Amino acid sequence: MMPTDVNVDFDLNSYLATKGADVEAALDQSLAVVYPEVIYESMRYSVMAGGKRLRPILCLATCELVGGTSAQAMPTACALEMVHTMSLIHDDLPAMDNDDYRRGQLTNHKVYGDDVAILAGDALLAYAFEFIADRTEDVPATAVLDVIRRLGHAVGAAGLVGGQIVDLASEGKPDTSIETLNFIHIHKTAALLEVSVVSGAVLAGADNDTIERLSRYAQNIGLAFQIVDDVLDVTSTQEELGKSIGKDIQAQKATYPSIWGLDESRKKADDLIQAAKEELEPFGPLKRPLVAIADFITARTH
Ligand code: DMA
Ligand SMILES: C=C(C)CCOP(=O)(O)OP(=O)(O)O
Ligand SMILES: [Mg+2]
Ligand SMILES: [Mg+2]
Repeated sequence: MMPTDVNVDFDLNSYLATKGADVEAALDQSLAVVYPEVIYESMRYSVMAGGKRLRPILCLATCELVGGTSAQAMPTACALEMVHTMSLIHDDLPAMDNDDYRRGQLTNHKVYGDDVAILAGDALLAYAFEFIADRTEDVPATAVLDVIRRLGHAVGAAGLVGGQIVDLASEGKPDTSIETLNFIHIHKTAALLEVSVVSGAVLAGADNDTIERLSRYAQNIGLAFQIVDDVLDVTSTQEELGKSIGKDIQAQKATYPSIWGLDESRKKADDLIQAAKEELEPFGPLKRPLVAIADFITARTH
């Protein structure tokens, strides 16, 4: 077991604020508005809408943990946020979850229309890969290629898209099994969080054992993240979350809270966070952001 006081003097809020500001500035720089303006405006509308920037920050933190620099990981960090934003724009479309609010503002299709929102997602997805290949510096080409391969795997049918497909198929089926529910969470949510962590390590030249350890850390926080997301869908407010709540019950979706209740779901999430932190045991003081982010997953209210 890891001593619980390892992080007492680590201030996660100021870490998230500092790293988040770096990511914010890099994202702002990454997307200029040129002809045909509407597509760039629509892409910028959702990318620059705030958000916790958790995936990019995880990538930067892991790169530094393994001996790399923030600069080596920044293009990939931005690409991860572009992919995440694409998934939110598409997830919110009328043909998917049909949501009107995201990150405290109207969803992309509510402002630009379904047609432009679909294309903004497509454009962000494509640009993410271009951005990694074009902007990454001081990293061997083999490592950059490995990151591109891993991101493609995490976001396609073997990852996020596969999870979304099974998620959609489980609507109106409150008797969905826990195995299916785990499949959904691991694919639609944990896969992108996992590649966020692992890509930082790959860019810094980590060995296979380190990559596998960090991958287990990330899968555990990823599953916990989605359990907490489903708990918050029941317990939080639209104001706090920045998106509509009560959607899972409305869509008659099986969730951890619907199967196990709120308390047991929170306990499962806590157990996963504990397991995640145990994977970090061999690392030195640079692991502190990852420890604190793991704790933040279950403590978060938005
Ligand atoms: C969103 O899952 C998943 C992806 C891949 C965007 P969700 O619909 O459960 O999340 P939210 O409640 O944020 O819409
Ligand atoms: C994968 C899911 C459940 C979508 C929400 O992700 P976040 O809660 O990280 O959303 P932002 O902070 O990036 O808006
Ligand atoms: Mg959804
Ligand atoms: Mg949704």
